[in-house]
Parts: sequence; structure tokens; C-alpha cells
Amino acid sequence: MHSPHNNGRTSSENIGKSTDRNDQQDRRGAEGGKLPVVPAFRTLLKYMKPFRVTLFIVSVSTLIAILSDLLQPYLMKIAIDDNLLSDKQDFKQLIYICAIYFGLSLSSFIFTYIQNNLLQYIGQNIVAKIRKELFEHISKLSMRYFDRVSSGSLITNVSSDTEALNQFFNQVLLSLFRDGLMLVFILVMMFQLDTELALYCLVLLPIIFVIAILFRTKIRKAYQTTRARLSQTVAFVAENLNGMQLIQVFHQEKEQQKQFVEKNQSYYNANLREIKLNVLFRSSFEILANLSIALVTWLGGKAVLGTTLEFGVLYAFITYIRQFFQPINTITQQWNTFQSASVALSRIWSVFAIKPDVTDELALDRQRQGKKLLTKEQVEGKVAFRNVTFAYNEGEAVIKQLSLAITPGEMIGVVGATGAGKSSLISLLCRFYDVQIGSVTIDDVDVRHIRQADLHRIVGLVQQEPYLYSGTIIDNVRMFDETISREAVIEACRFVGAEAIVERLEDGYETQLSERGSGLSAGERQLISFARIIVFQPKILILDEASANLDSETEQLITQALATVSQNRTTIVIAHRLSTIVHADRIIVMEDGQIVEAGSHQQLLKEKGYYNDLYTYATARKEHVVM
Ligand SMILES: Nc1ncnc2c1ncn2[C@@H]1O[C@H](COP(=O)(O)OP(=O)(O)OP(=O)(O)O)[C@@H](O)[C@H]1O
Repeated sequence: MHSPHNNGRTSSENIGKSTDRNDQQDRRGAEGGKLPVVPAFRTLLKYMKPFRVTLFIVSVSTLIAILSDLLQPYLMKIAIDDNLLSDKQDFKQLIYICAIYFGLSLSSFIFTYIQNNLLQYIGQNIVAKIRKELFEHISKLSMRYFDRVSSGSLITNVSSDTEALNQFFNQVLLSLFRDGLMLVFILVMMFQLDTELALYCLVLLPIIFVIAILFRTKIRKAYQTTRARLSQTVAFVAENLNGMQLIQVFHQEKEQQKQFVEKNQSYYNANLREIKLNVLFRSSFEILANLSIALVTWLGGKAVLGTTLEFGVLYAFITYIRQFFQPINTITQQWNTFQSASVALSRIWSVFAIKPDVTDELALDRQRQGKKLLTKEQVEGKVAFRNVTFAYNEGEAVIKQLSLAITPGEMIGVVGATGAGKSSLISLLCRFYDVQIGSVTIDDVDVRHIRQADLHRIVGLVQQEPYLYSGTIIDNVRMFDETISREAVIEACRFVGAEAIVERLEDGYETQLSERGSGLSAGERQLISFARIIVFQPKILILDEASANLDSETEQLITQALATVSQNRTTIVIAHRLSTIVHADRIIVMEDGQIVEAGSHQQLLKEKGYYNDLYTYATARKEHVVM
């Protein structure tokens, strides 16, 4: 039986399948780079708006830092031509020049520090905000979305894609700001010093651009391949961690390791190619820079010897050429970070663009029309499925024209062969999915007219494999809701009979649990989630009973706990062991998305149908039926 939350898709077969899905998604993600870059960054501007003033301070600081840097060679030129190589011997002016030089270095340091920190502050804030919104958005998406997209892909979206954005702010934006302005100013200074030499240097610009464009396309492709392969590797690891038990049980370790080695190798190859291209690109720039210095030394040197150029000017010029290549190098180096950021942005926005299938629209419409919404406080607990048809995939109905009316406080047991549609039925009541035909109502109100937040307070679900979060037992029972007191949690555990189990643990209620509920058996985890129910007091309780064989002591505890928590509460139990539901008010038997038998235990035995066969089989084997 599948729990409605995870849909039970964790077979080793499915691990492979969802990795394939992932591959497709990653390929789509890699192609995301082809999406228009401008709209992707325009949306980002919206996030930058609140930081307008800070951005202004960053611009001013950048300007001051650049000017401080660029005036230094000019100052040296004055020192060389007016003092060192002249007859004036003006020591006082030389000291002034040195003092100003030091002052400029200090100013460059201070304003670069301010600019870097402020830009980082803006970047970190925006990335944290996007990450938070992305997580919120993903948590609101419908189960249909999680059926399609693997968790590995989403982990990549929330972690590495937002990290790529982080680098965009730390590196690209900083470089565009600082190095772009620096280039312009260096050119101005060069023309100011000597127009002819400056024009020779300008000749290099087209060559630089040709090299940049040549490499740009190649590096971009290499980068996209690297990222797509990294996502595939991360997704593969995530899938494997989720399905580790199955992998070990089915001795799939070697096969999975083989697949991982292949993925790892292809990621390694892609990485190496990207690195090689980058190194080649940078080296080409070094050669060009050195070539132009040699050219200027040759041309300028001749002019100095012919006394048409002052030595100080040549010195300053050569310094500017070094400084000229550095920003170009940095900007072009940032090109792939920029590429990765635009791919990441496209992927992030495409997740944001997905709208949940299940929404509060109809409930909000009702509210707008001034009608009262159903909340937990008013609910009596009447549940009805009216002529419901539901399909996960179009044309493949798994619930077929099913009708079922449950009175407040009634306890219903649901049995049926695997795939009969039991979990799907309760998924519809919890509104993990919406029906295609018919309706599901609570107290005669369609669940689509109840706000999801209210619905999930009205309907409490104990899953087949209850999910436990990283945290203490107290946290897990009260679901991190600090308004619920520790005493209330302890009382709830006592009420459902989980007290003895908790007290057996070394740290008692403070025992740290993990995702897989470390140290607790399936039955014990269910008892903990019964305590959750008591704490949150839903009006309708759904129990997807654990299919694992429980020891008779835990099973007895669970049966007692169920009897306790189901009192005065509409309860639906998907039963794997008939012993749990023998005393139910009504038992329904499902087959192929329909109810084929319904009645009390005694009535169903008399009917001599499926239920009777099941029960006879169980008693003949003197064990509880596990389906
Ligand atoms: N998320 C899903 N996407 C597509 N098909 C699904 C999904 N979940 C379940 N199904 C299919 O719907 C049908 C009913 O499944 P459901 O889980 O409701 O049955 P069940 O009676 O609870 O079975 P089991 O006891 O094995 O969990 C099955 O054919 C199943 O393969």
C-alpha cells in the first residue's frame, strides 16, 4: 500500500526511472540557458529594488576606489618626470607625492572594502530571500508535481541553482561594476597621456573580442554540460540515499556503484574539458598583454630616446596596459559564471512558474461572496464521497464512480487487494489530489471549498510509515509548534500508550530522532504519530496502517491506541491486519477502484464474499492477515 505522501515509489526499479526523469529535467534545465536571458535578469531586478540606496553607495565607493587606483601610475609619472629626472630636486614635492600615493592606496583599500561588503550584503540577502521563497513555493506544490519531478532535481534547484546566483552577485556583478568602469577610465587616462600610443592599443580591442567570442561559445557549452552532469550525479545520490534499504536488500550495491562511477566519470570529463578551455582562454590573454607591453616598449622607447616622449609617460602607460588587461580578463572569466547564473535563474523561475493544481481559489471565492468557511471548530465529522471518479493519468481511472457516506464518529475499515485504490481514496479526502468527477464533502461542504490550512487541521493522517523529523520526540509530537506545552506532549504519549517506549530510550522525551526515526520500530513510530493526533485533535482521523509485521505487544498497543484516539472521532482505517478493524462500525472492501462489499464484520462474514475468504484464510493460518 502506498502512503499518500510519498506514493510509495521507492522500488529499486523506480530509482532508475526517476533518475531518467531527472536526466530529462536536467537536460531541460541545461537548455534553460537558451531561454531569454534579459527577462530572467529583469525579474531579478525586482529583488534588487529594495536595495537602491545601498546600490548607490556601492557605485560611489566603486568610483572612488577605481580613481584611487588609476591615479597612482599618474602620480608616479609626475614623480619621475618632474622630480627624479628633472634638475629641480624638489624633495618637498616628492614627499607630498609619496604621501598622496599612500593616501590613494588607503582610499582604494577602504572603498574596495565598503563596496565588496555592501555588494555581498545585497547578494546574500537576495539569494536567501529567493531560496526561502523557492522552498515555500515548492512546499505548496501539489502531489501531481512531486509525482513528476524527482526530489534530486528539486534539491539541485534549492541548493546549487541558488548557489550559482550567489556567485553571480559575488563575482559577476562585482566585476561588471568595477572592471567595466575601470576599463573606461584606463582608456581615458591612456588617451590623456599619449593619443598615438593609445590608438595602437585600441587596435588590440577587435583581436581581444574575436578571441573572447571564439572561446565564449565553447566555454558556455562546456559549462552547461558540466552542470547537467553534476545535477544528474546529485540526483542519483539523492535517489540512492532514499532507497538505500532496497538497494541493500536486493544486493544492488554493485550495479548502483557501477552507474555512479559512470556518472561521476562523465562529470569528471566534462569538468576537465571546461577547465582546459578556461586555462587556454586565460593564457591567450596573458600572451596578448605581454605582446602589447613589448609593442609599447618598442614604440614608446624609441620616442623616449628621440626625446618626443617623457620617460614618466611611458612608465605610466605600461602600468596602465597591465591594468587594462586585468579587467578584461576578469570580465571574460566571469562569462561562464554569468552563463551559469542565467541557466540557474531560468531553472528557478521555471519552478516558480509552476502553479499548484490544488488551490484555495474556490474557498477564497466563497469568502469573497461573504459566505462562511468551514473551520475545525464547527466540524461534526460527516464525510461523503459522491459518485467520485479519479485518475492520476488521463483515461486511467483508479477510483470509479465511488459513493460512500460516513456518519460523524463512525469508524470505517477499508480492505482490498493491492492497487485497489485505498490510498487514493484517502488522498482525495486529504485533497492531495482533486477529483475529476463527483465530489468529496465534509459536513456537506465540498473539500474544494475548505481552505487547505483548515482542511489539514480537520483531517489528521497517520501514515503507513510516519515521517519523523530531525529533532526530539517532543518536537516530533508537537510538530515544532512551541505553543503546545511539553506537558501536553507527555500527556498525549501517555494517553496513546507510548510512554513506556519513550521512557525506555536513554534520553527519554529528549531523544533525538532522524528522518528514518532511528531506533524506533515501525509500530513505535506509529504510536508517536498517534500522540501527534491527540495533540492536534483533528475531527477526522485517517490511519494508513503499517503493513510491516509488528510484534504482538506493539500490535496490542496500537490497537488500544486506535480505540482511544478514534473515540468521538470519524475514523477511517486502511487495514493490513484484520484484527485492527474487526470492531469497526463498518468495513468496506475495495476492488479496482470500487466498493464491492460493505457491512460490519459479522454481516460481511455472512455474505461469504471476499472479506469472508480473507478472514477464513487468516484464522486458518492462525495469524493476522497481512495484505
Ligand atoms: N502517484 C501515482 N501516480 C500514478 N498512479 C498511481 C499513483 N499512486 C497510485 N497509483 C496507481 O493507482 C492505483 C491505486 O493505487 P493505490 O495506492 O490507491 O492502491 P492501494 O489499494 O492503496 O494499494 P496498496 O495497498 O498497494 O497501497 C494503482 O494502480 C497504482 O499503481
